[in-house]
Amino acid sequence: MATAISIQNLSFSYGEQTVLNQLNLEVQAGERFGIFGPNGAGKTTLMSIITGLIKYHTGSVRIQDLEVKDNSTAVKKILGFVPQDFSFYQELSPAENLAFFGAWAGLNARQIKSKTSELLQVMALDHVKNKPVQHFSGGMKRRVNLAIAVLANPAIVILDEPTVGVDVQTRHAIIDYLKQLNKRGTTLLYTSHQLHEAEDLCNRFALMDEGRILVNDSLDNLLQQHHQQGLEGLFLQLTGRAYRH
Ligand SMILES: Nc1ncnc2c1ncn2[C@@H]1O[C@H](COP(=O)(O)OP(=O)(O)OP(=O)(O)O)[C@@H](O)[C@H]1O
Repeated sequence: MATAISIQNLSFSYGEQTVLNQLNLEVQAGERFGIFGPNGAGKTTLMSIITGLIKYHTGSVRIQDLEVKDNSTAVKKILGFVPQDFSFYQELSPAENLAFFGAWAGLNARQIKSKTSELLQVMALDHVKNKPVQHFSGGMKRRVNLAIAVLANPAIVILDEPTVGVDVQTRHAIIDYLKQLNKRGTTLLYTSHQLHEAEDLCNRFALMDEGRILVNDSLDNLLQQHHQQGLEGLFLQLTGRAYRH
C-alpha cells in the first residue's frame, strides 16, 4: 500500500508553548484514518501544518512523497480540506461559491458546471443553490463547506470536525458521503469529538495528547490491547479525566 501522509519528528510551538512534540504518523492510501484527543491536544494545528496553512521548521511532513513546505502548489492539488470554521463567502450562493473555488482550484468551466451540479444534488442543496449561504442552517453550511473541499476530486481529504453542530440527518448524510468517497479511492484523515460517529467512519485510529501520538492501530486491536469496549473508554483510559485548557 502506498503512503499518503508521512510525518516524522514534527515539532511546533506557538511562542513558548510546545503544541506538537516530535510527532510521528503514517497514513496509508485508502485509509479512513481518525485522530482523536482532548481539547488542545494539537489536532487542528497538525491538520493546518499538513495542509500548508501553518509553516513548520522542525521535522518532515510528506504528502505522497512531497515535502509540504517545499511543494505547496503541488500539495494543494492533492489535498482537500474541510476546516472547523466555515470557509466560504457568506454573501454568495452555493453555486457561486463552488464556481469561485472551482476556478481557484484550476477547474475549467465545463468541469465546474458538472461537479457543481453533482455536489448540489449529493449535498441536497439544489433547491437553495442560488440563495446566499448566510441565511442557511448550520447543517446546510457544513454541507457547503464539504462540497467546496471535494470539488476538485482530491486524492486525500482532511476533515477537522466536519459534523460539529449538525442534526442526525445531516450527520448521516455527511458520513455516508465520506464512505462513498473512500470506496472510490479517496484517503480520509478526520478528527472529531463525536466518538460514535468516528467508530462508524474510521478504519484506523490514533489518539493524541500533548502534541504526541499515544497509540495508532485498528480499533479492534486497540480495544483488545487495552481491555476496553469502545473508543470513549479507551480515550479516557489513555488521556485521563482531567479538564484541558
Ligand atoms: N493561533 C494560535 N496562537 C497561539 N496558540 C494557539 C493558536 N492556535 C492554537 N493554539 C493553542 O495550541 C494548543 C493546541 O490547539 P489545537 O487547536 O491545535 O488543539 P485541538 O486538539 O485541535 O483542540 P480542539 O479539540 O479544542 O479543537 C492549544 O493550547 C491552543 O490554545
